[in-house]
Amino acid sequence: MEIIKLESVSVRYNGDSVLDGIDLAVQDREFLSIIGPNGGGKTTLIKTVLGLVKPWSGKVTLKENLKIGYVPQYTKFDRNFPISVFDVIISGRIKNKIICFRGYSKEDKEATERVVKVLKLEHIQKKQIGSLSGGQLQKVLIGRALVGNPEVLILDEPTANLDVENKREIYGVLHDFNKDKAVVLITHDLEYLSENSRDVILLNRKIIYRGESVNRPKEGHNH
Ligand SMILES: Nc1ncnc2c1ncn2[C@@H]1O[C@H](COP(=O)(O)OP(=O)(O)OP(=O)(O)O)[C@@H](O)[C@H]1O
Repeated sequence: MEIIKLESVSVRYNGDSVLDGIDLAVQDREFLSIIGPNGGGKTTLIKTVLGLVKPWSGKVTLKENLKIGYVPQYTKFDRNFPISVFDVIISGRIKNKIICFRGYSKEDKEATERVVKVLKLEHIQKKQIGSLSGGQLQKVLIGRALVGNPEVLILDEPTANLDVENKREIYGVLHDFNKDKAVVLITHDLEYLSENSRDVILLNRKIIYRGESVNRPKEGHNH
């Protein structure tokens, strides 16, 4: 089933064309990677899907009530804010709610504890985010996206500047999530793509190339 669909989507910033005539569909359980040069519009494309950027023309359609987990570029995340790992992750469940002085609900706490366990963050859950390594912070941001139980995870360069061990761990988490849900990943890890023969688009203002994996889930095929 199609969960995200872009039809002839064009985006301009101050009159400059950043995306031009993008046609793209993402299926449930797909693992779509987006590669391309810096400034080619990758982040703009996902921001358009998220509704953070308005297309100049064209149409974005999402499956009704689609729950998206968004993981922004962690390298741009402000670590100076004094907040603990547990609080960052739980914040993925309590958007738009006032939590001051009330404490967290039992459900929110339990969901957060589950994610902390899955991502093996127990030993750092009380730490302030300012003291984390890049790999740890990245996992925390993935946790924040996962805790709302999304149907698709959209990640913007989650492995940038990480060492091989951390990269492997993060790809492991994405693989597990992808067993029954979709992943859209902006990446520069070409070696990972070649090892895994994923669906991939090469984006430079337009979709220059689209390659499809042999493992691509078929429409209407349920597990
Ligand atoms: N809010 C904005 N206002 C004006 N121009 C912008 C804005 N955001 C991005 N741009 C410009 O749009 C172009 C595409 O940027 P975008 O961040 O989408 O590319 P990208 O492919 O994600 O690049 P990178 O790999 O460097 O993250 C760039 O030239 C960028 O400078």
